[in-house]
Amino acid sequence: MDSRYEIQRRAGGGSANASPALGAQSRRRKMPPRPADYKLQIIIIGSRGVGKTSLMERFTDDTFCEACKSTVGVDFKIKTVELRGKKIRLQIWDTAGQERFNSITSAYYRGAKGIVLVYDITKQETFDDLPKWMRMIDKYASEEAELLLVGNKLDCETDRIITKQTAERFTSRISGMRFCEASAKDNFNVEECFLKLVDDILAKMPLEIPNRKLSNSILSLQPEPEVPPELNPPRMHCC
Ligand SMILES: Nc1nc2c(ncn2[C@@H]2O[C@H](COP(=O)(O)OP(=O)(O)OP(=O)(O)O)[C@@H](O)[C@H]2O)c(=O)[nH]1
Repeated sequence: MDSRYEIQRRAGGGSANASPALGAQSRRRKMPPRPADYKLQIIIIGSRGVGKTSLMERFTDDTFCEACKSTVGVDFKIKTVELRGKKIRLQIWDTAGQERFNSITSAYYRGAKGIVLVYDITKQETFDDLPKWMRMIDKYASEEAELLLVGNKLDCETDRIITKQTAERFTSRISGMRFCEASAKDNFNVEECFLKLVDDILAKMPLEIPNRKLSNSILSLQPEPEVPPELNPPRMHCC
């Protein structure tokens, strides 16, 4: 027998003489990855240019683009995280900030378990737009969705217009909304903000869900069908 053939067979682990360690290694390699315990959808909204895409890319790929193109419609990325001993597959939807895309982006609110509302701490108009985004949430999102307000571009502290206190006052008028400041550019507080939101979502979920029931929260990659606006009670309290 050709001796090269003999060596190849052994290296493949098929021979009875193959080392047990090698056999175990190849068995390990064939093990499929543990499936996610939860699959959650998170949507990022906010005015044009506040850094929605940049926050998503920093969180999912740890990258930053100085001159990104404005988002057209919606885009998404996947990231798997481990929290509370569970494996969670996040589908993160990045939406266009331009108003002309609202009819497209609004269809993605319904399935979101978490909503990240972003403004730019150096641009007053992006903060003034927040009530408009809250009306979109009230109209299209699930009442159960967790809300996170993010003041982005913290690296531009010298150009800051919106103080932390102003944003905290705004947040305190919305039940259950969290607030944080971050910089997608400097990678400051981005992961922490997203993970806190996911943790809040998990905290609200039943501790053990049978696998069959989980499929209800598994997201198809298709957008949710557009649904007629529901009359959710507004989340924003009047002062
Ligand atoms: N200095 C600074 N610039 C940022 C930061 N995040 C985003 N930018 C810049 O702001 C600009 C807009 O960023 P995008 O991430 O495209 O903003 P967007 O909200 O997705 O914009 P639309 O898709 O148009 O709605 C880009 O030039 C980014 O490089 C940040 O944390 N700091």
